[in-house]
Amino acid sequence: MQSPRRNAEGRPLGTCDPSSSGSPAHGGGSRFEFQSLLSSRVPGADPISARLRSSESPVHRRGSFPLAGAGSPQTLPPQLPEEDRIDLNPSFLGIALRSLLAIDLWLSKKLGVCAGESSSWGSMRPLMKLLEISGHGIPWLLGTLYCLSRSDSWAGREVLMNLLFALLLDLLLVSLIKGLVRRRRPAHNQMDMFFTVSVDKYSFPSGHTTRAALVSRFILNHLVLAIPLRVLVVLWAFILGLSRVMLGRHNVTDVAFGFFLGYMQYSIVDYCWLSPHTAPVLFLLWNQP
Ligand SMILES: CC(C)=CCC/C(C)=C/COP(=O)(O)O
Repeated sequence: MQSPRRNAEGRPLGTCDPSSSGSPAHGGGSRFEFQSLLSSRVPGADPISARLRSSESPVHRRGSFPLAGAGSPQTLPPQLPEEDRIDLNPSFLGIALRSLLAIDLWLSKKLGVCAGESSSWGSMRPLMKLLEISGHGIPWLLGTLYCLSRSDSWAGREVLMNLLFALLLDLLLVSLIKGLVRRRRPAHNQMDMFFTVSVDKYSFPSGHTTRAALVSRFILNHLVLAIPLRVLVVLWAFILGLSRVMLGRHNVTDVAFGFFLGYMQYSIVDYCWLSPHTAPVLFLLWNQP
C-alpha cells in the first residue's frame, strides 16, 4: 500500500492547517477571505472523510468542496470520486457573492495608490492622512462638546445635543457591525492610524465614511450655508470616503456600505430628534451650573 503524499512541511496532502490559513497576519489577507467565503472550513479534508461527509447531507457535500484550498495545490485533496464532483454545484448567489468579493479586492488593491510611501501616489499620503484626521471621531466629539459648553442659545444647544447623539450612535453601530463581521483590513494597509480602539483592526464598515455621510447630511439639514459651502461639505464626505481606499485602509465595499449606513443613521437621528419637549431631563441637566 502507498503511504499518503506529503507537502513540504511533511503534512499529508488534503489536510487543513489552521496556522497556514493565509490571514493578513500571515501575509495573505485576500486569500483568507476567499477561503472563508468558499468553504465552511471543514477540518480534515482528506478524501475518505470528504466522501463520508458527502454521503451524510447535501450541505456537507458542498462544505467539502475542494476549492477550500483554491490557489494552493499543496492543500488540494486528491481527485474526488465522479459522483461528488457532479454534486458540487454552488448556488447562483454564492457565485455572485464570490465574484463581487473578487472585484472588490482587485479594485481596492488597484485604488490603494497611497497605501505606502513607495506606492505610486505615495507623496499624497500626508494629505490623505490629514483628511483622515478631519473625519476622525475624537476631533468631532471634542469639537461638539466644546461648542455645547459655549453655546448660549436653546436652538444651538438642541442642534449640538443631537449632533453629539448622532456621533455616539455612529460609534456604537460601527463598533457593533465591525465586531460582528470581523473583516480584516486589506493586506496592503499600514496600521499607522491615529487613536484606534480594538474593533478598528476590522474594516467593515468604514467608520470615517459613516461619520462623513452622517455629519454632512446633518450639516446640510441644520446649518444655513451658501451653495459653494454646501458643495464643499458633500465633496469633503466623498473625498474622505475615497481616501480610505487610496490609503489602503479599506476595501471599496467597506466604504460603499459606510456611505449607506451613515446616510441611514441620520434618518434615525432625525426620527428620534431630541428637544426640550421630547427629552426635557437631558436639557435641564445640561443647564445645571
Ligand atoms: C475611538 C474613537 C472616538 C474613534 C475611533 C475612530 C476610528 C479610528 C475609526 C476607524 O475608522 P475606519 O473604520 O474608517 O478606519
